[in-house]
Amino acid sequence: MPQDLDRLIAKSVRDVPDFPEPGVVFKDITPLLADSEVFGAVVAAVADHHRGATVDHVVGLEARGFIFAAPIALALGAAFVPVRKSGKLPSDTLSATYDLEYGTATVEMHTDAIAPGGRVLIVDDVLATGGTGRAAVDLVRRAGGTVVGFSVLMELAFLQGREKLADVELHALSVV
Ligand SMILES: O=P(O)(O)OC[C@H]1O[C@H](OP(=O)(O)OP(=O)(O)O)[C@H](O)[C@@H]1O
Ligand SMILES: Nc1ncnc2[nH]cnc12
Repeated sequence: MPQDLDRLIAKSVRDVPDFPEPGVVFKDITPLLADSEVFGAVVAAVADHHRGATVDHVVGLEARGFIFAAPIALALGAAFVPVRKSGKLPSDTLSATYDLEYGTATVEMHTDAIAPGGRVLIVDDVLATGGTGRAAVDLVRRAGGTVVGFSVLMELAFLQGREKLADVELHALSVV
């Protein structure tokens, strides 16, 4: 079944060359989101992978990570926590600045978002250079949480993001 899902994901994610800048091949997930069977299978596969572990919080990374993280949180009976681009969260925040495949960004999380010792699964759509993921892991740890896993729909292996996350259990449904 995982191999079938890998094939379905490959078929339903569209490559868009030179977006958002020349030289980047952008992985467009919108066709996958439009197919409720594949979208549902992705959510179920990530939730099933982590069902044995106690997950208290599922952290989603703005914006595309939210789309997957929220239903996965519901499926696991866990609290959904948003990590947002800077200036969007209204209360006290922790922040981290990082590089990604096409630029730099700052992300934030509410300081009180994670219960003390809370067990956290981080979810995003694409792992590219690993900058976003590294920032999210560091935010969760600074907030007092334990990262029990990091799940992505798709890992772009040639960008070696996995190397930045060597201290985390990384789970990719599809590797290209
Ligand atoms: O591994 P990295 O090199 O850090 O890249 C991966 C990140 O890049 C994309 O987000 P983006 O910042 O483009 O934001 P979006 O989800 O709002 O489109 C993607 O959704 C990941 O979060
Ligand atoms: N090539 C890519 N496609 C989609 N999202 C990305 N985030 C970083 N690099 C990306």
